[in-house]
Amino acid sequence: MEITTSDLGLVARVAQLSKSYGSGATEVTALRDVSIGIRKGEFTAIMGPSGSGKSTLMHIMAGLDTPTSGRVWIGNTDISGLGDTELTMIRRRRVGFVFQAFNLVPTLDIEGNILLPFELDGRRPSPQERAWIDELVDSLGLRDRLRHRPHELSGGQQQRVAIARALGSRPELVFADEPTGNLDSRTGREVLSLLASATRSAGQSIAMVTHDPVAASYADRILFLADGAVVEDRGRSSAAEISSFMLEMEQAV
Ligand SMILES: Nc1ncnc2c1ncn2[C@@H]1O[C@H](COP(=O)(O)OP(=O)(O)OP(=O)(O)O)[C@@H](O)[C@H]1O
Repeated sequence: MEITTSDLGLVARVAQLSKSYGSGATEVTALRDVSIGIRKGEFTAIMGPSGSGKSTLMHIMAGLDTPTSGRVWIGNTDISGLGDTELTMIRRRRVGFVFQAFNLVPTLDIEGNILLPFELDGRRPSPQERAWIDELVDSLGLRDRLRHRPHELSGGQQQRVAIARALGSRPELVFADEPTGNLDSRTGREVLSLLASATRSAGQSIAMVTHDPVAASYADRILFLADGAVVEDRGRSSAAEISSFMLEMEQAV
């Protein structure tokens, strides 16, 4: 009998994953033979120099890009062989996203954007989900912006809407690409605390790409990529420890 992803305490995993773009002289290898799992209820930071493969890894784990070789599971489902319709369904039900380009719908107001995952799933939030969304709206300072359109908000506010939308339906797994990149440091810290508490109180798993050692210090686990491979997998660390490891890595290149 095959051991499943959940038997391993994981919500997603990749095995012997490789990804190349282009071919011949222009071929770029973005990932080489990566095998990792995202643990249930953990806040994982993915770090590494520019071009090391962080976004590619996140996109493939989220089913937004396909691997050149290797296997990918979301929950116990091997998504490597799924068609578009099945993949969309799995993403919609189980995964949330916070991207740098916020992907908000310009014609919907902020509340409509936050509730979009429910709309797409053809249902309304339960009373418990409503209470959680209210908590998110308040802690992200969006209460007086619910009737506004995205273009009426600052970049940082739009980022917070994207975060509320990603966490609102409490998906098992949330992927975040530099979620604090556009925020001032106070709001950034609030968002990171919110992400960390979503893993503790709601048992959600979060995988966050970041360049910022302070942001990564909120994570339970930090994966470092270099040249398409995982070169370090460490537990909770201080911003100073993370910075000094990043420096060592740069000097080793
Ligand atoms: N669509 C694409 N076509 C060709 N090459 C690509 C494509 N996407 C990524 N790459 C290449 O794959 C490598 C890994 O890119 P990726 O975006 O995953 O890195 P990253 O670690 O997220 O970088 P950054 O920190 O700068 O965002 C890079 O060399 C990049 O140029």
